[in-house]
Amino acid sequence: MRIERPTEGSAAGASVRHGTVLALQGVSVSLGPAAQVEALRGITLAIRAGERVALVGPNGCGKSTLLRALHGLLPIALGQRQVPQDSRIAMLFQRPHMLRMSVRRNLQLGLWLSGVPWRQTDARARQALARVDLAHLAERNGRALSGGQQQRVALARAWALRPDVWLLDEPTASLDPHAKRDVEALIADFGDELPAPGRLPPTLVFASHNLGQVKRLASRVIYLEQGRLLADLAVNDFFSHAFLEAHCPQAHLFVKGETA
Ligand SMILES: Nc1ncnc2c1ncn2[C@@H]1O[C@H](COP(=O)(O)OP(=O)(O)OP(=O)(O)O)[C@@H](O)[C@H]1O
Repeated sequence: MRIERPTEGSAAGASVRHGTVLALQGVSVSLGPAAQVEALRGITLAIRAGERVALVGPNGCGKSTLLRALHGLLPIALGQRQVPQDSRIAMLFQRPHMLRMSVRRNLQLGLWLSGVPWRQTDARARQALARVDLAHLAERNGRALSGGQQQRVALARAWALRPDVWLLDEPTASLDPHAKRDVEALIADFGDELPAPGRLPPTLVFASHNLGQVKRLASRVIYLEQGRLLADLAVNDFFSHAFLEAHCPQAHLFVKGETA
């Protein structure tokens, strides 16, 4: 395992449990020009290969920040992030960014920037577009696609690199119900893919405000409030009123409010 930012007093070089694809230990992150917003406070969690983890909680609780910290996109003020040396991590956002060029070129560029030789990018881009049923739009300008189509292209762009871990920040939040269903089905499908020889099963970590989607996609739910991890439960326990009320009254109130 590669251990990033070993902190004083921690066991630098310590290995995390076998099968763990991402781990945070006591991670705090502060944001803003003067680092005045404590967006994450003392987060400790380990995500194992093949898990489907939903991040839920009220607006501003830290879901996006946690995804970015898991990806390694944020400086961690305190604590450690641990990730296997050869791990391939993809991140998707609510609104994908398409360059003003053909869909195929958008994918080719993504592959090339990730180190794939240019001569291989065309075939791989076409294969990825076929995987998301968008082969017929390969020559269309990426910016001219609908939101749902753009999100499928973004999924194809990530899939083309065969990530081990998918980090998805409200991937269906800005889509209409039809596109939402398509994109959600694709995400579930990617989570079910058989790993290539020598790789671990794919892992999904996604932020969502849609508790129906959490029920459909997740095996485990992490509940955050004001940057703190208050509950980390199997999905059935999270949606059992009695269990949740006993283990995390704050999360129970949140679920009741969202489903009222
Ligand atoms: N660049 C920034 N500068 C200062 N504060 C920030 C910045 N980005 C986020 N924050 C603050 O950090 C906290 C966590 O934000 P974050 O976007 O992670 O929450 P979230 O749970 O994803 O919210 P939402 O559900 O609304 O998408 C919030 O208080 C937010 O206002």
